[in-house]
Amino acid sequence: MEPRPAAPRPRLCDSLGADQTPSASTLNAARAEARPAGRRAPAVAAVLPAGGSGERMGVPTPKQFCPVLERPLISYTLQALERVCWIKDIVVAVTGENMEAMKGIIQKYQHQRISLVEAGVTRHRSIFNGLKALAGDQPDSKLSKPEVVIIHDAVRPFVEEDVLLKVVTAAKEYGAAGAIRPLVSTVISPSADGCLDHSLERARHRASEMPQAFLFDVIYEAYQQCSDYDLEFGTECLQLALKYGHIKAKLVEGSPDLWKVTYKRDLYAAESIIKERISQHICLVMDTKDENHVGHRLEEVLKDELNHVKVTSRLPCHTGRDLDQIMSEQCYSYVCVNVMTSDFEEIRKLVDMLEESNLSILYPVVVISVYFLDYKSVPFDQKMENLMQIREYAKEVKKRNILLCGLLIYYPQVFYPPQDPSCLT
Ligand SMILES: Nc1ccn([C@@H]2O[C@H](COP(=O)(O)OP(=O)(O)OP(=O)(O)O)[C@@H](O)[C@H]2O)c(=O)n1
Ligand SMILES: O=P(O)(O)OC[C@@H](O)[C@@H](O)[C@@H](O)CO
Repeated sequence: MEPRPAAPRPRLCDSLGADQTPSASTLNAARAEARPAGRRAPAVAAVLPAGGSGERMGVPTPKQFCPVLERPLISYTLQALERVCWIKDIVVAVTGENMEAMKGIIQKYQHQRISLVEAGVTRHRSIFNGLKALAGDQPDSKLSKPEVVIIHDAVRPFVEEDVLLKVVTAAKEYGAAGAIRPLVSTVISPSADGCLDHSLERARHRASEMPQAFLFDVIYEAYQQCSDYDLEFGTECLQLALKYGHIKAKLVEGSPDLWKVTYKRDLYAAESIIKERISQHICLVMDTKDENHVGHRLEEVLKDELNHVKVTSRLPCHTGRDLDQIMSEQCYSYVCVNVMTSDFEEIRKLVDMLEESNLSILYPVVVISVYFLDYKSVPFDQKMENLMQIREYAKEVKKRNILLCGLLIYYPQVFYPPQDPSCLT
């Protein structure tokens, strides 16, 4: 099949380097350009092979279900695809024995647009089963055939909308497209006796990654023609499109984060990346509107010390609007600075609103409650008794993925209101 007549190529491919995260306006412009005037956007679906056993991970649990920050790895990949509003269906291939576990994950993390199919004994067979579900071949299937289908490994959680848009746009034009990355190690070809036969020039070769995208008919027909050998031993969908559909896939430079979780070290790396991403914003919540509140000093110190982190502050959270705004910013780290109140009613209000926002369903939310107590005006034992209650409360809210801890700063009256934020850091 000849590539379709070149539609106007969206600027996204020209204006963004592989490692840049596009602004919403860039993505919107590319979305608009990928949809030539008067033409409807292509119906796009995704197939996620998730039926492997993860032998190289070396643990009993298949790696797609291994926990990262107490949440299964596959849930992060589903979340990444769900963030893309123009992917209408996400078909996940899992083994029969993991089907119930997968349904539980979908329910617990409130994943949407997910359909499950039985995995095959190889990755290609799992993908083929996903395509069959989309083809409408199955009588009870509620899925409609898409124009373009994305294929993405369930163990590649760090996929962003820009590369998905790039491969889909390219697949519409060329019939197939796939993300690639520079090789880290040189590829060599060993001889039969285990010695070097030759090596490939690294600069002229690339690693094939995911996501990949195809005109649905191209890849579905390729799978239907596949030999058993291909289905059993093949690892490259682009090759199937070439071999059976004579389609030379467009290769799209992907970002460094497209790697596949394969070994245990990859899980540690994934956890570090996720922790780094959710700690990019700290919100200080203060218990009074006093402009001299020590929380403002702390805000200045944090902004100086953590210049890569967004630090915001909010007035007392009795105004729901304030917290609604915080929730919309997807902030997962809160420091509540209490100089007047010593019970933790304010903390309860914040925790209740965090819960209502469902923020802690996907990621752990950290709340540090800082108390300043003037030891001349308050008998230590009386106040400590109050504050010790925070321990019990912390145990209770941890079940809801909210990590609460208290920091007590016992100071003499002379500092009040404590002006020296260094006592907070
Ligand atoms: N029969 C299979 C084998 C693999 N996969 C999926 O294909 C993706 C990439 O495959 P790979 O990294 O090889 O996963 P595993 O086969 O599980 O890993 P291993 O080879 O270490 O066992 C994974 O999401 C995996 O779950 C699949 O859907 N069905
Ligand atoms: O071979 P594995 O099953 O480990 O992983 C599949 C990979 O080969 C595949 O995801 C990319 O290389 C792109 O095709």
